[in-house]
Amino acid sequence: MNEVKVGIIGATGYGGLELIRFLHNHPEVKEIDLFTSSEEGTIFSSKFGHLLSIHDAPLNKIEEEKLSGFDVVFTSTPSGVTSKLLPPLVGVGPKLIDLSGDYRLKDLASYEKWYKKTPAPHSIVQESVYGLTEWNEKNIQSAGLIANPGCYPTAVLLSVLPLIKERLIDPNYLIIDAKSGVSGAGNKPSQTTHYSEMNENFSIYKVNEHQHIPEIEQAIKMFANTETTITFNTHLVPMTRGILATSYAPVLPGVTNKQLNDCLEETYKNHPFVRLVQDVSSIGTNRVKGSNYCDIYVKVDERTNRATIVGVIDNLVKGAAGQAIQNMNVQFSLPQTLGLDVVPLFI
Ligand SMILES: NC(=O)C1=CN([C@@H]2O[C@H](COP(=O)(O)OP(=O)(O)OC[C@H]3O[C@@H](n4cnc5c(N)ncnc54)[C@H](OP(=O)(O)O)[C@@H]3O)[C@@H](O)[C@H]2O)C=CC1
Ligand SMILES: CC(=O)N[C@@H](CCC(=O)OP(=O)(O)O)C(=O)O
Repeated sequence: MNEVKVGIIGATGYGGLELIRFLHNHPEVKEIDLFTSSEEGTIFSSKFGHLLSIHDAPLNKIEEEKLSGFDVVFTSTPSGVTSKLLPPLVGVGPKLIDLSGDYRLKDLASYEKWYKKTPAPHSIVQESVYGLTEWNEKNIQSAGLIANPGCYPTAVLLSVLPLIKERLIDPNYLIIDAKSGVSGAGNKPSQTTHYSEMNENFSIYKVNEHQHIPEIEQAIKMFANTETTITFNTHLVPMTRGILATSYAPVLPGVTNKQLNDCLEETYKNHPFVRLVQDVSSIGTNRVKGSNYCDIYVKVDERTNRATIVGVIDNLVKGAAGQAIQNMNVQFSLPQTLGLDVVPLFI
């Protein structure tokens, strides 16, 4: 086929750069055009030298008429941008895949509360499809607008959803302790991500106020049919990429370690990007770095009757651009692994 024409808005950001890296190797993509809100005309490879002779075209101004001619448009912009940018493009041609949080929360009041921004139009938010690929493939196939999941929710949901859905753990006491590399905060410099303040430091942030809390709760309701309120906290680790999310929950009476592992194995046996790890020394951010894998490890503490459940991803790949391309593959009825079949960068 080799005919998908792709537009990327937010190409100069970290998520955008990862989209370019994978889409350039995608056998069905024939054209990639990049859009900017601030650097129209800049030759892309003069700004990003690693793309010299790979992407030498200039950045384009964001214009509705130009965008409507693409087969798919990815938006990788800060929250609060696509709520205004995308409505005119809905239903006019391109499939839309939004990497920001603007279309994930179905409850607009919740978006307003957690993001402190004006929500996107109600009807479009209701129409959008949550792009957690392994759990929503059927709806993604026919979606016009995909709300790509947040990075933390991807690591958390893939690891806990099967166990909640099969009633093996008690979601009422779910506590999630998550850590991320600094690229999760995007390319805009800030005090917290400044090298001299972030390096040799390990910090907690947005305590009990992280915008991914309602997203995780909504997805547990959507896919495991369970209402719950979670405790979820996030930490910044002085490394560039990677998320490791550790969840703790009581196992229900009589449930064994083997049952938890069997459940995960059974759920993901036909999903190439989710790997169940048996040996704890084999799970870590450098086992998935640069790849679209989500690695999962689970172990019951027989002393406390609680399960420790670990999910690991590269925040920029399975947590953003990789999952977005996986969703594009599903929308175009292509194999999910197309363009994404890379070996992690272990060292
Ligand atoms: N980093 C991560 O690990 C993850 C990020 N996300 C989400 O994905 C989105 C992108 O993240 P990330 O790439 O890290 O962010 P960055 O800050 O690195 O990049 C965002 C890009 O958006 C563009 N932009 C900024 N303002 C506007 C605007 N008003 N209109 C159009 N474009 C604009 C900018 O490009 P230009 O100036 O050229 O227009 C900028 O380079 C965010 O919503 C983020 O929360 C989701 C999962 C993981
Ligand atoms: C390390 C770091 O700062 N990570 C960011 C992830 C941002 C993100 O992905 O935000 P949305 O998905 O909600 O758009 C954070 O914790 O806010």
